[in-house]
Amino acid sequence: MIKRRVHVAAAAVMREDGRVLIARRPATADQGGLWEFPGGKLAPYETGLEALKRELIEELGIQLKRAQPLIRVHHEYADKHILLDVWQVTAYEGDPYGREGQPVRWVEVDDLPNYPFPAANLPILRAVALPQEYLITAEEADDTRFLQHLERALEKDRIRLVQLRAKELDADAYQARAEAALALCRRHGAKLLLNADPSWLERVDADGIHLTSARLMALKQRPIPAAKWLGASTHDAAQLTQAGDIDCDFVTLSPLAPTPSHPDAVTIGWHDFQQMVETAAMPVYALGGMTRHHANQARGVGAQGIASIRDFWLHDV
Ligand SMILES: Nc1nc2c([nH]c(=O)n2[C@@H]2O[C@H](COP(=O)(O)OP(=O)(O)OP(=O)(O)O)[C@@H](O)[C@H]2O)c(=O)[nH]1
Ligand SMILES: [Mg+2]
Repeated sequence: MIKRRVHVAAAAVMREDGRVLIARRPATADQGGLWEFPGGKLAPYETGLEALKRELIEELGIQLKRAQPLIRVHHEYADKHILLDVWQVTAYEGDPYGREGQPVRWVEVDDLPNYPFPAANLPILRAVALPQEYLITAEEADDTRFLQHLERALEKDRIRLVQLRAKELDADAYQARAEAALALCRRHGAKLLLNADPSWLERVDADGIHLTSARLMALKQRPIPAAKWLGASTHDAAQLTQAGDIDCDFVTLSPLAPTPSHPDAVTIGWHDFQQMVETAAMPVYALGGMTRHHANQARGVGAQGIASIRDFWLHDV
């Protein structure tokens, strides 16, 4: 049987308080009774954005004013291959309501896992809950200076996702730093992931683990519960596939571009990066030579956003 290919545009409509709008599919529809992001199939000759505009009028009675690509998800259902082309909608006119009689609800992004969605939606739920910027901490021997840098990034840059990478510290020093960093992140509503063996979550109750590519490749299954975040560093297609197989929530893919620290490294480049992201089963942060100025370009090629040490860390504090 040749499967139908279905291209769908869908919207994560975001409110200023950070809540996202979801709708329930009619009981009689395909995937009836499940929650979804409003949207629908592209009509012939429509672009994704044109379809999105039309569907938001038809289904919610709102006029789209600003949207950014969020994630593209390919999923094989038994009867069809579906491409969900998901946009983050941050400005619109009108007051959304279920124009086709469907229930709609504004929910906290961290509450999304409590709603039943179609199987294809898992990467979307992750993308909606993750920020556009991912800070990786730099090496820093001095704890006070470390915390000053982190606090600056949380306050001034409004960073909400942090990876504690401190390969220079021994276990006791790492634990002390992780506890201090966690307290600071909690005060700012940011999540802290430990770049460490997954068993570290038993010592420090951080928000999750970031796997090195070596740890990633050595695993047979997801090492931590679904309630914790699992990120991984990837550099090629095999590692991206493995990250999908062990159910990582997101990955970094690097090096995209040259960095001052590795000027001669072989880089992936934007073209190949886009191709690799298209096949990924989870949100992908662009890493390597990235600054906030690249965030829109990264979104444009399918990335969740950018990850960086340099851009968020190397300031005078
Ligand atoms: N809109 C939307 N569709 C989704 C999501 N997840 C998901 O698997 N789908 C699937 O994508 C397809 C979208 O079709 P749809 O029923 O919204 O299409 P439509 O608005 O054009 O409706 P119509 O064909 O009934 O007029 C369905 O097969 C649906 O199950 C989602 O989050 N939002
Ligand atoms: Mg629809």
